[in-house]
Amino acid sequence: MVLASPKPIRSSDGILSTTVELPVVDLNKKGDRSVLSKLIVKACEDFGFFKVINHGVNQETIARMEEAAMGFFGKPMSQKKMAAPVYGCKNIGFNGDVGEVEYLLLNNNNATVNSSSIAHHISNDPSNFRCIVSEYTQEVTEVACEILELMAEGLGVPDTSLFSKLIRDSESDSLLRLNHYPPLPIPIPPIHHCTNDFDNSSNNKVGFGEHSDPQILTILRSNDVAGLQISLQDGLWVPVIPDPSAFFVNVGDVLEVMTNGRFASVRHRAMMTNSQKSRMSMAYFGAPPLTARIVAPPVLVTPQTPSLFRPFTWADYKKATYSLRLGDTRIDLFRNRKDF
Ligand SMILES: C=C1C[C@]23C[C@@]1(O)CC[C@H]2[C@@]12CC[C@H](O)[C@@](C)(C(=O)O1)[C@H]2[C@@H]3C(=O)O
Ligand SMILES: O=C(O)CCC(=O)C(=O)O
Ligand SMILES: [Fe+2]
Repeated sequence: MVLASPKPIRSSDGILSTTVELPVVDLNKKGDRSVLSKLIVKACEDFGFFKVINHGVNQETIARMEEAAMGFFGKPMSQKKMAAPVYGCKNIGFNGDVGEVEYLLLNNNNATVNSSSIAHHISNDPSNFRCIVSEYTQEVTEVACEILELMAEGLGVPDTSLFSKLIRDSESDSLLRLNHYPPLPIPIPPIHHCTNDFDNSSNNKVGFGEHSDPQILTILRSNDVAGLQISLQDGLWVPVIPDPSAFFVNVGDVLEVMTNGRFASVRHRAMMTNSQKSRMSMAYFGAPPLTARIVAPPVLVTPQTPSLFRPFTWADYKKATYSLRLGDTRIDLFRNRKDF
C-alpha cells in the first residue's frame, strides 16, 4: 500500500480536491493472512476506504446485473415510475435531497422484487431479474463477509465472525442500490469567449451528494465512468479512478461504532463530470438485522479508549437516518456526551 502526500488542486468551480494513492487490497494474494488483515485495518483507520482487486466475484454475474439494470433504466420514464417506491429519480430519501441520479433500491430479502406488482414493472422477465439480483447479492455478501472477518482478525477481536454474522443473518437488513447517472449535456461555449476562459463549472453537477453510509460496510462497483470522490479528514476531496473489474469498499457508520471509532465512516459523493457516457454504480450495503444491538466488543473498549458511543439497535439508527438529511452526521446523535 502506497500513500502519497496529498497535493491540493483547485478546480474551475473553486472546490479543493487532491490526488492521493488510495489503498489497494488484493484478496487473492497467497501469503500471510495477518499481513492482509493489517493492511485492511490500516486502510480503514486512515481512509475508511479501499479498493479490492481479485475479489473472486464472477465477472459474468457482474455483467448480468449491470445489463439487467441498464435494461430497466433504458425504459421510458412513464414505465420506470410504475416501479416506485423501489424506483426513484432525482429525489434521494424523503427529506428534500436531490441529485442527478435515478435508482432502484432493493431489499436484500427480495421482498420488493418478489412482489409481482412491482417486479413486472422492473423487468419483462421478473423471475430472471430476481435470479440475477439474488446471484449478485449472494456473491457480494461473501466478499463482504471475508473482508469483515479479516478486519476482526486484524483488530484482534476474539470472535472473528462478530461483524460478518450480522450480514449473514437471514434477517439482515442489507440493501442493493443500482444508481444510474445520465450523461450531462455538452455545454455550448459562450460566444466571444476564447476557449481558455470557458468556465465549465456549470457542467459539474452533484449526482449523489456528500454523505456517509449508515450500514456496516458498502461494496461498490461502477462502470468505467468517473464520478466517485471520497473526503479526507481535512475536507479535501479525492477522485476515485474507476475500475470496473474491482470493488470499492467503504466503512459505514455502524462499523465505526462497532470499532469504537478506530475505523472512520468515510464521507463520499458522486459528481457528474463531462461525459458522453452514463455512469452506473451498484452499491451493496451490508446491514445488521433491525433488532441487532450495535456495540463495540470489550477488546476495543479499554480505560485508554473508553466507549465513544452508547448502545443502540439498528432499528434506532435507521429511524434516525431517515429523519435526517443525506449530508447530516447522524452518528453524533449516539455519541457519549463527554466526547462532544
Ligand atoms: C436522505 C436520505 C437518503 C438515505 C436516507 C436519508 O434520510 C439519509 C441517508 C441516505 C442513505 C445514504 C446511503 C444509501 O444510499 C441509503 C440507501 C442509506 O441507507 O442511507 C440512502 C438513503 C436512501 O436513499 O433511502
Ligand atoms: O454512485 C456512487 O459511486 C456512489 C453512490 C453512493 O454513495 C450510494 O449509493 O450511497
Ligand atoms: Fe454512499
